[in-house]
Amino acid sequence: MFANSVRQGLRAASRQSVRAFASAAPRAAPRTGFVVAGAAVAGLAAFYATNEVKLDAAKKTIAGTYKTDSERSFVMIKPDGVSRQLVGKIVSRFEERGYKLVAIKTVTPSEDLAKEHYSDLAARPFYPGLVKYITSGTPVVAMVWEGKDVIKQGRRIVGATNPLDADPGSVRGQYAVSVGRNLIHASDSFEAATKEIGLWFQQGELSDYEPVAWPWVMADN
Ligand SMILES: Nc1ncnc2c1ncn2[C@@H]1O[C@H](COP(=O)(O)OP(=O)(O)OP(=O)(O)O)[C@@H](O)[C@H]1O
Repeated sequence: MFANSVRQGLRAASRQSVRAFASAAPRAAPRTGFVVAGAAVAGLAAFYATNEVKLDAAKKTIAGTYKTDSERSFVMIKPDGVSRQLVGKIVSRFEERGYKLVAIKTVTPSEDLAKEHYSDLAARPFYPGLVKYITSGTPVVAMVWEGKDVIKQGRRIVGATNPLDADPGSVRGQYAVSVGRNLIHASDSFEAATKEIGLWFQQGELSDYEPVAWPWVMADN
């Protein structure tokens, strides 16, 4: 009975996720789902994660198919990363890990684009400053990277939001000091990747090719 009601709550959270994704606010979806699961019972986050993976595994979007070699993440070197001339070092991290560069371009974001990208943070006190920072006039480098677990691994390469908490081996942990100037963004979920790649790129800007080492990097056995 209890387990059933928890499962129903989780299914409702998943449905809410899909609805939120459809209404272009996907970054909020996993958090909403997590809150519902967390409220239901501590420790069931893992169950929710499994549930979410099953839900997403069937979906193919502009971010590829979740949990396959075609999974894609949107990664953006923010204006401070460009201004500090860290682009090459950051690109190398993803390349050397074995991920495939599917698209890359510089963009000087408009206010509308920055606001849409960070729409889930609109109510946060730092939001105006965040939009001002992203629209400073210095370009960002917008990229799409592809490969197995690139969303989760990408977040590890990037490091925790606050550089104070970031692993010293991560980009933020090695090069950043302030949460307000943390150099880089990477999608934090499949829904976010789908929204963000669609927001920053046209389908025709995304390349389809196989790097020579691809089977050596992606094979499981
Ligand atoms: N307390 C804060 N003060 C100033 N800026 C902040 C603060 N918290 C977050 N930010 C900025 O907002 C961005 C988005 O915050 P979010 O909580 O989504 O973290 P994140 O997912 O690690 O970052 P990003 O979306 O840029 O990858 C952060 O990367 C940072 O630039």
